[in-house]
Amino acid sequence: MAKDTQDSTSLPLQENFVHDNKTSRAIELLILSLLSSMLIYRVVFLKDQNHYLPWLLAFLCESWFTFIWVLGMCIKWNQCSIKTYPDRLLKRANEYEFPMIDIFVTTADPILEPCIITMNTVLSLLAVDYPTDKLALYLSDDGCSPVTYYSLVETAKFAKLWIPFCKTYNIQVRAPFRYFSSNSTLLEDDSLEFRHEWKKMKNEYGDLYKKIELAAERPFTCERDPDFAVFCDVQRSDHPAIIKVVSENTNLPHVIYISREKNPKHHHHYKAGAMNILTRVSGVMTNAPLMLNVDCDMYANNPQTFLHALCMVFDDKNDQECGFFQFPQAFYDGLKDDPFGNQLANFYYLINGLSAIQGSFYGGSNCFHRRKVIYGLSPNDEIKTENVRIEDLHEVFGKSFELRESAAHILSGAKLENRKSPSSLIEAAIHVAGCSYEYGTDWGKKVGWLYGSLAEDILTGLGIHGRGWRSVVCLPHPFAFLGCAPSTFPSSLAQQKRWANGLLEILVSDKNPILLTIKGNLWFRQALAYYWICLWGARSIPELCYAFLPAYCIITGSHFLPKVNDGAFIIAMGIVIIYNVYVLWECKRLGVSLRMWWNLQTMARVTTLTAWLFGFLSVVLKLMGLSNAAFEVTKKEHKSNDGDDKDVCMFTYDKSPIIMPGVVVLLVNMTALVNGVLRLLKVGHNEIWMGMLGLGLGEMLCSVWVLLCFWEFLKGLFRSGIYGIPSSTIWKSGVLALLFVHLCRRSQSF
Ligand SMILES: O=c1ccn([C@@H]2O[C@H](COP(=O)(O)OP(=O)(O)O[C@H]3O[C@H](CO)[C@@H](O)[C@H](O)[C@H]3O)[C@@H](O)[C@H]2O)c(=O)[nH]1
Ligand SMILES: [Mn+2]
Repeated sequence: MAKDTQDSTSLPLQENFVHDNKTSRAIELLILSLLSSMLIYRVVFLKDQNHYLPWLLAFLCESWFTFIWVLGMCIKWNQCSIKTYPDRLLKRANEYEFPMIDIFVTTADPILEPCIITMNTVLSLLAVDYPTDKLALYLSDDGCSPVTYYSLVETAKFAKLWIPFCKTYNIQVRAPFRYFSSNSTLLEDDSLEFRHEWKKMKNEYGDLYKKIELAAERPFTCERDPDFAVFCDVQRSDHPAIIKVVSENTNLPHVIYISREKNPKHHHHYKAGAMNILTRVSGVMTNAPLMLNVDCDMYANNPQTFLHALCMVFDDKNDQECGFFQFPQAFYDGLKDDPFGNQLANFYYLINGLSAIQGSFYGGSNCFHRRKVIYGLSPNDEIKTENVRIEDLHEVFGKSFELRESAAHILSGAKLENRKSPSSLIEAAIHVAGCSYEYGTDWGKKVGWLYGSLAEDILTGLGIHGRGWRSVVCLPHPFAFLGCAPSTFPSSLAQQKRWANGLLEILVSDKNPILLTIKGNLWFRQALAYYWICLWGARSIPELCYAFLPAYCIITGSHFLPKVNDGAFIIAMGIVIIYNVYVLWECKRLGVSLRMWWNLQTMARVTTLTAWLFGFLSVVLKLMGLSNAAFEVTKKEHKSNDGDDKDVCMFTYDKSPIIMPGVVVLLVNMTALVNGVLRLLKVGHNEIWMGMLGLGLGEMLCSVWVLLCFWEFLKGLFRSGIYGIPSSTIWKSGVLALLFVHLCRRSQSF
């Protein structure tokens, strides 16, 4: 009742909800105490062991697992989330008070990232519920492709029909390929007028689709149109900057195409480089105080997303503003039960945990940044207009006068005056899009997206948290953005490898979380959270070791686990059982199926021993100065959703060595199990139980567990074609496995 009488303008735009987390904490503490008991037990009984090696290795690995467990507990200890109220915002604020927002979309390759996907993302963003004259959309094309530019021009034409259609009929999904997908049809009670418009729109979109597909199919002839002449004879890695204003001053947001200058002599820093060009070009052209960045495959799924973001921007819950506002990733057309374990379903608890510390990580996409934060300001910096001297900004922002002038406005928080139209600023924009512009400036070091890691997102977010900013994450219903998860096993591995590599690079950079806590303003618990994620690649080493241990013990007749008749066996079993039931319970609460839980569990092991291990190794190679990994763009697939296709969920393999460690682990454990079973057969019937005890039931069970985790690989050994592991990989892995078994036998004699 009280609420109704309350003045609607005084209601908060966002509310924070603290979730009860007592049960989880109790279980996590229980697991921690079991892990600690195990470690103590190992220390106490070390002297009783015949074989020190496995015992010691197990102790080291388990210490590591305990450490990671503690980090995870620290993140998840407090749980909270926020809810935003766009309707209250609309009552409270007038549209003309809304800030301008610059939208950045990045694409890098028209083949791996089909234009039609990118253009749907663009359309969904152009059509959001927000005043169109307050928006500018910048598309960065690292592929320097005339097809992408052509598609954008055609898309802007279609947008002039699409935006009014969406807004008039309040369409919910504003990416046409989803809206017109097979399961959306007209309803009985739709008005005649709507039916007519719907059909018209569907046809128009069909035409756009055909145009884009046709343009992508054959070689593009740039000569016939002067507008495309700049694309003649350009190479994607060596060309001048191309900036084109596709649309301005119409009832459409500004639409601008950018292909930054590239030259093989200059490092382009992949996505981080592209983001910095976008920041500078938009700084010169529109200079909005808020910037949203979206990967080319992440379409806006909720038209109110920008209003949700404004709720967070206008009504920061703390006495201090937030640096960035993240919407979590979700995926469309995700494969059933997540066979490759890459849909991040179980990240929910981590996100809510981070919300109770300094705020969620920056995930690289679907995130609103304050421009002043990207420009390097700290929360308490107060800069007066009269104190900012444009000349002094030279070393930070570079030579361009237009950029420095606009940056001065942002830094001092001055109101924006009437600006020139984007097309009159193309020359200035081309200047800041040059590949040598950044030399001798702070771009990539203190300002903009930071260089030095393939996970530029986490690194940039860490830099922002390190200056003391908080961040927030918002989970509206329906999901704000939906994107593509890698849809094949090899592409999923490539992505995981890049992440593991990039994350570990952060720890060896000067942005080490613990240093930022000591010297900067990163919260201690947030630093622990950053360690948890940045150590992904490093986890592969103890896990690899632990996957070999049971096999080693069976082959050599030694032990790394307590024997069945030993009381401590209960501890080991307790850890395994309680942990798995706990994760299952966590998944169940999120509505995740049993099958998906199993896939997540086993794929976590597979990914760690393959992709993360390679990510780890490539950081080692980089440290030794031997090689530097490149950003491999993930392939985006535009699937037609005609029923569930069983084949797409099947594992496919290529010749890449990345799966080899997994195959070796599998072969070694298979050998050990055969070995163990043969030995059991030799002992008499009445001694079988004694035999089991002698062999070590724990070790046998562990080996079976490894086998179950690598079950898909086991099937791959016997399949042919793309569904089978290539025979060359099997042979090489077989040799390595034999070598391992041989070494085990040798070490037995010590
Ligand atoms: O040289 C490059 C390479 C990539 N991209 C763009 O970067 C985005 C992300 O690339 P993608 O291959 O889709 O990588 P994902 O693994 O799916 O991306 C996740 O991980 C990246 C860091 O590894 C983050 O940058 C992303 O935002 C995050 O979604 C795409 O829009 C690309 O077009 C560029 O613009 N230039
Ligand atoms: Mn992606």
